Amino acid sequence: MASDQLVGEVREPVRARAGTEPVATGEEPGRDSGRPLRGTWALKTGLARMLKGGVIMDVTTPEQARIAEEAGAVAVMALERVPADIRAAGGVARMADPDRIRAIMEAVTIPVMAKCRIGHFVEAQILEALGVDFIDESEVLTPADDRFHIDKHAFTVPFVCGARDLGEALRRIAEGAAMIRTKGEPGTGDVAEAVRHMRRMNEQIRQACAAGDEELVVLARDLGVPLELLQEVRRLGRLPVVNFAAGGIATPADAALMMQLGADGVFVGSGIFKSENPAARARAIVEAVAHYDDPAWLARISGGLGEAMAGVAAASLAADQRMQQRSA
Ligand SMILES: O=C(CO)[C@H](O)[C@H](O)COP(=O)(O)O
Repeated sequence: MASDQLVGEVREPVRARAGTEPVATGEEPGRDSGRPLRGTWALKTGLARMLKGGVIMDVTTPEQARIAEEAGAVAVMALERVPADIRAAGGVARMADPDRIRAIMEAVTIPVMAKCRIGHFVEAQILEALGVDFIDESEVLTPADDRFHIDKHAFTVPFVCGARDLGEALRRIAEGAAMIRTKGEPGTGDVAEAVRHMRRMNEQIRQACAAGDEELVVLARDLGVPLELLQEVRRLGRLPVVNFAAGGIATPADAALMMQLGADGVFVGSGIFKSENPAARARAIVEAVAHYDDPAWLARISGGLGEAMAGVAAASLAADQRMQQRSA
């Protein structure tokens, strides 16, 4: 596929080639051979687009995964501990035990995502071998490499990555991320950082849209991103892949806030399974994302959910406790 060819609503980035071409099967796959295409940029970004308008829930057990599916989650994220518990436990946070991930995959019919450490391409290889539907190269786990993110083009499975601003988002997309999530501050139950990141992203996208050709060259240099991707943002008026909100979403109102700020959907981890009534809260958050611009609906579904997670103000965290700063 030519690098400038349109794939749905987005162009394929120049580097989205090696490893994302159709899997070699001895004959050329595709329409003529009748064999399915796998691992193309179109499929990776298309799967992410299918999740738009939905809620992706962190789960640590098959039971939690079933609660998430019954509540209407569009996907689950399998991990060892939700971010609030990762904070509390301290130590090194790694990819979940493959047996735990397999058990979660067997428990539900919706897509299953799983996290690997930033730069830990072997954890990613293992997750791909397990057959997960998406890999999250996540700052919630302890980074394995302080310089390099994973070359995500080298994988058939699609990746989601966190970003605090347009520069981070486009660098991750250049590396092959098919989906972005604003980072927020995971495990706090405080939505303020998720808001900050979404607003910053929106502001920088508006700046790119208003820029002339020469200005865009300078903006690409300042953000440290490929000019071609920034041109794509200007053409589309948005990121070239879906952008969910994450990190600190704890109530239906938080979820609706992020949707009104322009998120394509939300990730919720600690906010559900560290609350008093996870099943009810999970259902309400799904409802809130579906009806994010209907205050009367939000008022109706926000009551009687029991205690929200206790949480901690993100602004009170010391720099070394801020997961969002673990990569750029
Ligand atoms: O990396 C993530 C999404 O993939 C986190 O699991 C997500 O940000 C959850 O954070 P929180 O526990 O604050 O909801």
